[in-house]
Amino acid sequence: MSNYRSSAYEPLTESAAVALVTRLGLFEEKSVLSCREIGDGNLNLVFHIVNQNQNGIIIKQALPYAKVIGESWPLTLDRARIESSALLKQAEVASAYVPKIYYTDETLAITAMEDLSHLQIARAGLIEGREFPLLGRHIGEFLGKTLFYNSDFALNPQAKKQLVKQFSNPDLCKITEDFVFTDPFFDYDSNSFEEELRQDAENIWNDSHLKLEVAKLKHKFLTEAETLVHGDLHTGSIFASETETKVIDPEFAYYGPIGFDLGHFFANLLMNAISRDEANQQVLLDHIETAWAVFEEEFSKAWKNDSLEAFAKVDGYLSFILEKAFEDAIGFAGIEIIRRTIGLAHVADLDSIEPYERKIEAKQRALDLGSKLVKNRQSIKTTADLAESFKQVPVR
Ligand SMILES: Nc1ncnc2c1ncn2[C@@H]1O[C@H](COP(=O)(O)OP(=O)(O)O)[C@@H](O)[C@H]1O
Ligand SMILES: CSC[C@H]1O[C@H](OP(=O)(O)O)[C@H](O)[C@@H]1O
Repeated sequence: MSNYRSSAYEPLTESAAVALVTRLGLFEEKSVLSCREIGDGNLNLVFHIVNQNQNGIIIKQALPYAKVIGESWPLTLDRARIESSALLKQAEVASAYVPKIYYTDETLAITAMEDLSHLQIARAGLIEGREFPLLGRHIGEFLGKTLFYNSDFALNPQAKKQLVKQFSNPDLCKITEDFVFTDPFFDYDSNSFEEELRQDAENIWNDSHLKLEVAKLKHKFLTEAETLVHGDLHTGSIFASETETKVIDPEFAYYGPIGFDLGHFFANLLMNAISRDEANQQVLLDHIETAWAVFEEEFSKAWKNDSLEAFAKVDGYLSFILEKAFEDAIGFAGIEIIRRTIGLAHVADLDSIEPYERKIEAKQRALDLGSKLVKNRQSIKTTADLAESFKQVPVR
């Protein structure tokens, strides 16, 4: 991997992306290259460049604004540095679960990385009814390792604080603070939902118990620099197949609560489960159960073998950390479900439900589930409790 500084930023075109990979020698000489911009996310350009044998490379480039909104919403290019640095940090302890990085350029806000086109974005596959049998296991291992080894339990305090500085990500955190933790809980213009959900949205805006609990969880997001989190671990940020899982797009990475990524992963599986017939939901609940069990196992193994913390062997300390992470994860999951239902950025799992009446019922169920998880998180102690809470939220 090289890190080359060019003189000035400019957005790439498809032909400029081909010229760049040629100049960098990322393909063999005389390769015949073609390129397509395939970005379907909210923020960035993604170029897929292939040679005559269909071997590919991905060039991801940040724009100086949010792609989904346009130039009226300026956004820092520094997110490209955060994303490539996070992928490299994650690769130090969990290389099987992230794309390889070939090249970065901070000025051009570019990362060249492994082409994962042989895999499918997990959200798209789950909507088609695919099961991805190893998804929960792989995400549990990825999180157990990355969240432990970038925390104070594994790092000396100076090294950890250097990383907190390196991953200071105020602009992307502000997006989460606004569009995940704040706007959906108030009658703000940024929200977006079907008129049939207005009464449900108003119930949320008027629910002072819910809002107090959301405020506490937002405070955790703002203040608890426990470990390097991915920051946006939804199923659209995961490539998967029957045998492989790769986590992409950590541009929201920062030092935050251990339970944050777990909560987002749980939430996105639960929203997919809501979109399915009851008979096909269990596989999603099983992924949640496995992800937590493997996370707990990996985190505990690393704690026993590699903790630098003087108190690590004190009875009850590891359990305290794991219980806190689980409770936080349930709360963050509830918030993610609510914001994906009435906030700015939705998920296809719910939006693509047909017919329309079923979609509205599913979204009402999502809002009920989200509120319940936020408010009852202290009494949801296990993934079995979580599955039970899911099943007990009726379709209205
Ligand atoms: N390494 C990769 N290999 C193949 N396709 C990729 C890769 N990274 C991104 N993509 C494609 O580009 C899309 C958007 O990428 P993503 O990183 O999620 O962008 P954004 O930051 O804009 O959300 C993905 O949904 C996927 O289709
Ligand atoms: C306009 S930002 C909204 C939303 O988009 C991000 O997702 P992604 O980059 O994966 O498309 C993130 O979830 C933000 O909250």
